[in-house]
Amino acid sequence: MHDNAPMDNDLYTVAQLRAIEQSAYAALPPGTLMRRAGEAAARFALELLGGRRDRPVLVLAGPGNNGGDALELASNLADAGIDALVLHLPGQREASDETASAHERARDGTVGFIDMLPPGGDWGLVVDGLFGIGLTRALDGQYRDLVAALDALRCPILALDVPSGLDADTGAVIGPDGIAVRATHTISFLGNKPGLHTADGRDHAGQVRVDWLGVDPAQLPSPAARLGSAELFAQRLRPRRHNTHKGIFGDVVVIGGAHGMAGAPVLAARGAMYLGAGRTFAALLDPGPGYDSVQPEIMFRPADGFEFGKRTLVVGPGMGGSAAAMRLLATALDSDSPLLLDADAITLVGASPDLLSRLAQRSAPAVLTPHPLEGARLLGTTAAAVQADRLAAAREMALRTRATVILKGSGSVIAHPDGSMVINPTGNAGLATAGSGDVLAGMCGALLAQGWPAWEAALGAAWIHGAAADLLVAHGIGPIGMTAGELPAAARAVLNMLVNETGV
Ligand SMILES: NC(=O)C1=CN([C@@H]2O[C@H](COP(=O)(O)OP(=O)(O)OC[C@H]3O[C@@H](n4cnc5c(N)ncnc54)[C@H](OP(=O)(O)O)[C@@H]3O)[C@@H](O)[C@H]2O)[C@@H](O)CC1
Ligand SMILES: [K+]
Repeated sequence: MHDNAPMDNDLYTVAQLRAIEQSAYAALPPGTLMRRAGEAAARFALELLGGRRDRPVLVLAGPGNNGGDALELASNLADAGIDALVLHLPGQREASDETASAHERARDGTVGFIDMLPPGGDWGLVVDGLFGIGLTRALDGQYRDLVAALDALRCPILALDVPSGLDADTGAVIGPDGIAVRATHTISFLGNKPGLHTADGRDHAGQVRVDWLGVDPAQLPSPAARLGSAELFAQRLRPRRHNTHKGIFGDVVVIGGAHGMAGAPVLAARGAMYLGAGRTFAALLDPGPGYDSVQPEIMFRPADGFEFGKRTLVVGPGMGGSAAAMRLLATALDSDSPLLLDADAITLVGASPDLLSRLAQRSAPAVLTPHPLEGARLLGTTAAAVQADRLAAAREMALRTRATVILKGSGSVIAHPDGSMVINPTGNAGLATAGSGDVLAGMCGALLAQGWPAWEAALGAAWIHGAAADLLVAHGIGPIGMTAGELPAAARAVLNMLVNETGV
């Protein structure tokens, strides 16, 4: 069993990793880091092989030092009695000294070398050592063909450092029309990387293990971002006292529900209620349902003329872009209430410099929960540009709005106006369903209403929302066919579990 160390959650950019690599490299005898990388990768490979040690292992080795790591690993596997076959694709440039000696060691040992991928090979494991953090452009030619051929294989694939073809900083497959290895496992050297956990990263990296290759933790720079965990909001997880009443846990008012869109605020209100808001209101723009027959505890009111007071406001679900919607949003922005903006409210802020400046000038807590297209509207760009660098986009949104931002999508990025960033590690494809964002908005509103600061409310809501989806999948409910309406009760179970485990 491999337990993650706390520093494994620290995420470093390629520029930072190069600096870590250089200072470690200078302090050690030549070839030490690559040897350590080859040993750590071989240990992981043997674990993954388990009882299938009689099967051959295919090792793909590219032109750079990532290929050197792969050659070291192949020699180590061969020394352990494994049938290790290397497909080596050197480039035009001369290999580094370490890679050249790794090549020599493999040649001198019992590693087998092959020239092409044999059809239908029955591999115990495939190791991807084509490219690491030195990848500079999209894979083409023989590299592309090889990576495409891996998709037909049905065995574990271990990527060394980064799945080849993936940008380690952003998690985008390097394109245009790019291709990247779809690994089941990745061993990340000298620190963890943001690109393994967001955008295409989760689909391509699989399970990530970090190996520090023996570097001194005291020498590490402060990370560019962190991977989320329940520890980041554990301080807020308090068991409820017996002698309490609903007035203590705050009111959430969901403002939205234009004509024909009442479902969105209802889902948000359920999310708020199940995460413990004292009272939950649905303030609808247009005449809609008088009550929720599934959850009659939610109080329905017309938004027009409703006294928001200091209640926590969740603005945007199904709100539309009418003049009335804009007026309500302006009132909400000018209030002292904790505020969550979702969906149409974000689009409206993106279209109005006046609303944006009201948002940026607020002193009460504010959280925004854009999906990539809403984020693009806020930044005046395209969803593709947001997805090409989700961390940069989320940070820019937080800076411009002076609010905490949850940029939704695989590996949601949570950005603080001070530049701090966290990538949420929980959740699954079941969340890509209508209404799941509405539930998240309501959940975050409930945490704000209970006095959580914006940053911890955002971290907590994103983590619990994803963990709720993971819990449903563990019970066979999804990812295919998971519905947003199933999330609130699962989220409640997750929150209570966390409080029981960690609450003080
Ligand atoms: N140094 C150390 O001590 C340690 C290093 N470590 C390991 O080294 C890895 C980084 O090594 P690296 O810098 O050699 O980069 P890597 O990713 O192997 O590839 C670069 C080569 O690929 C080429 N190339 C790029 N893109 C291409 C494309 N699309 N298609 C074709 N070619 C392309 C590029 O050539 P060029 O761009 O100049 O044409 C260059 O030749 C790191 O991820 C980790 O695994 C660890 O063991 C720790 C110790
Ligand atoms: K790789």
